[in-house]
Amino acid sequence: MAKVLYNGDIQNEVLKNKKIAVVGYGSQGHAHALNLRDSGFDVVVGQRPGKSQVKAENDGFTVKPVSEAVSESDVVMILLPDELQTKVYKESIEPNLKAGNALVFAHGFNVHFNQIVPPENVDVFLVAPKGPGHLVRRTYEEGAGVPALYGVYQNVTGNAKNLALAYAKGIGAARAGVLETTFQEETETDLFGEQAVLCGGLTSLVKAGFETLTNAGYQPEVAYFECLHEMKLIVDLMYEGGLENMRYSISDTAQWGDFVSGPKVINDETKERMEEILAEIQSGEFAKGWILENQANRPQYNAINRQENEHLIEKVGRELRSLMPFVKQPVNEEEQKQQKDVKEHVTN
Ligand SMILES: NC(=O)C1=CN([C@@H]2O[C@H](COP(=O)(O)OP(=O)(O)OC[C@H]3O[C@@H](n4cnc5c(N)ncnc54)[C@H](OP(=O)(O)O)[C@@H]3O)[C@@H](O)[C@H]2O)C=CC1
Ligand SMILES: CC[C@](O)(C(C)=O)C(=O)O
Ligand SMILES: [Mg+2]
Ligand SMILES: [Mg+2]
Repeated sequence: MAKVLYNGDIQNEVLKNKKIAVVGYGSQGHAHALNLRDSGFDVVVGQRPGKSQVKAENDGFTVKPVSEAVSESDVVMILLPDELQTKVYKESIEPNLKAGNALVFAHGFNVHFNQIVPPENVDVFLVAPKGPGHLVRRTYEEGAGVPALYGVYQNVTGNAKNLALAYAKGIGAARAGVLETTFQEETETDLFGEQAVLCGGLTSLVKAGFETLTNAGYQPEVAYFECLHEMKLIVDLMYEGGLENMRYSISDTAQWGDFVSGPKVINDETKERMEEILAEIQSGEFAKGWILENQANRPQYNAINRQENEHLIEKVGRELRSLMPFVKQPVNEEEQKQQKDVKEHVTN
């Protein structure tokens, strides 16, 4: 069994006298900055002017241009979108790093695929939460946490591992479990998980079920409740107690259907596709495609995104959710409202 570390296993004094620059105040950035500050650490946010800068200021942070935040800090956590990191790193981060600083990532993509080559005189490690940033914050506020992986790429000061663990504890990850990895393992498993299971696999499964029912003439609202809304309720039971706990709560009829029909949907052919996806990640082919797609200003990404947002399941879902006030407001609407409040506050 791998060694999983929890709060009691980790000393965080090593980070207490350091200044931490959180560069980027998006999904992960806002969560790390707020959780670290609430854990008693000294945080400055590095942000370009714009909506995230306003949000960080509204949350009470000192916000500086990335170059300034980096030059006054000891630990620099890069929480910019993966596809923008190389440019910002070259222009504003690398020139301002000092010997003995720590350069930190939440995902190994750019280091593993050689888009960022760190200088030899700094510590380099990752602390990669295994969950969306908004949940890193929400669970922290609830007294819980999202697990994280840590991995050391370069240990110049001799302190890299302790700093990584202290950082992980600071964002609340050690409440749930912190596990050692490498940049290669984190990058490849994270990309695989999001493509084949958590995001790509799940959205394709949900849409395929919805389309099968609606094409057969069933009501879209029924198909939405069956294939999307109930997914969360089923997954919650798995989160709490694994497959066994979910199967304990469902009917025996459902469990028999699970046993005999599940393997017809996800079968050996699906596993072969998964292996192909993993091989493209390992060879760097996926990374190359994503880098080129960004260099071309995302023609495919934007077209597919538009199409997906217009899918019937999304239209029906928006209407049904508007009639379920207990369903939490989506994080993007929540953030838009906060920005509006900030603007109104500034103009009044
Ligand atoms: N999203 C997640 O839950 C997870 C993400 N990660 C990793 O965390 C990292 C950050 O991802 P994520 O949180 O999704 O990123 P987001 O897209 O949510 O946020 C990016 C932030 O960077 C800011 N930004 C963009 N360009 C610049 C720039 N030129 N200068 C300064 N700030 C800029 C944006 O601000 P603006 O408003 O100005 O655009 C925004 O605040 C990535 O490495 C990702 O792989 C790891 C685990 C989970
Ligand atoms: C599952 C997607 C993810 O890897 C994450 C939230 O962990 C990401 O890159 O956003
Ligand atoms: Mg992930
Ligand atoms: Mg990811």
